[in-house]
Amino acid sequence: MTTSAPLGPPEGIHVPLITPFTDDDRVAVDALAALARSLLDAGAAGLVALGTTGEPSVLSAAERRAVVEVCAEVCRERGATLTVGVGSNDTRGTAEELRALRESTPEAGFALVPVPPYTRPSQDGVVAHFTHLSAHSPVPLLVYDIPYRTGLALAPATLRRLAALPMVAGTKRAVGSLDATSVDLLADPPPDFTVLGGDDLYASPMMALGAAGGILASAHLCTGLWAGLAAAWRDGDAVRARAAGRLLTPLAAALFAEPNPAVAKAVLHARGLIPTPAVRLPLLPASPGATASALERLAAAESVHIPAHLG
Ligand SMILES: O=C(O)C1=N[C@H](C(=O)O)C[C@H](O)C1
Repeated sequence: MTTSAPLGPPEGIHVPLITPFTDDDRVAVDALAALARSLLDAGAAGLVALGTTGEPSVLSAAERRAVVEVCAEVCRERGATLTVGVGSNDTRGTAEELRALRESTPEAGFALVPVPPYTRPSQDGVVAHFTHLSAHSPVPLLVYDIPYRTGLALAPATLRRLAALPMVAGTKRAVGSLDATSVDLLADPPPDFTVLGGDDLYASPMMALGAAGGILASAHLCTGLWAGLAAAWRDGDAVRARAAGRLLTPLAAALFAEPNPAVAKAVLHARGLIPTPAVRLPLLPASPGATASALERLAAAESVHIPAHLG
């Protein structure tokens, strides 16, 4: 079995890329590549291809391959971490996808694998799912814990059992709050297990508690400030981190006022960074009001300079 090149744990800000579309509803590959380069140049530590934000469920297999190829090429060029969203509620099928990912994309440092959605297995079933994947995956895994999409919340003890699996490198925590499980996990983090914030609204408090960074759709905008936020919490510079968090949290709220990634795409389009604001059904385009509010929040965040001496 081929394994990936050894990589440090993921930390800092990783951007789950939107998938831009052309006027005639094709994937805008050149715009995706330019956006990916600009995000890494602005300070993102890595890219996530085919995260929720990339609308993978409405892309064809060929389109998904094209997106991963673009992201892999840009990460290779820039020496950045590539994470790829993989997986479903079919355990064996997910293991096959992970093997295929290693063959097709040697650049993939991590696979972002959701808790099996829809089926609602028991906690033991979730552990059995990831035990099988850990035994068969050549790519290190990040457990994508997102109960409001999967329909299943993980107990703290389950997360700790997952953390002990050899190929499980960490988790992206997107539980819709700063909850007791996050507090438990970050108060006594399992060894060699990275916790990343996955809910934009709670990213700053998660990092304050010790999360190593985040996978955040909002970081398509103000990427440098998001990277600065993660660095400030990492360095224990709470004054600077809070100053950045006060600007970024309202921006994140505005970007998530309607189902992600509609508002982010509308804002990127308004800024001339992607050719259309289009999302594919069943998502609907962002409303003019939500777009205007997010653009206002963005302008406000961009207008503030946080002096380097703060903190
Ligand atoms: O694409 C992702 O991965 C993300 N998903 C969350 C979601 O499901 O909405 C949000 C996060 O910003 C990134």
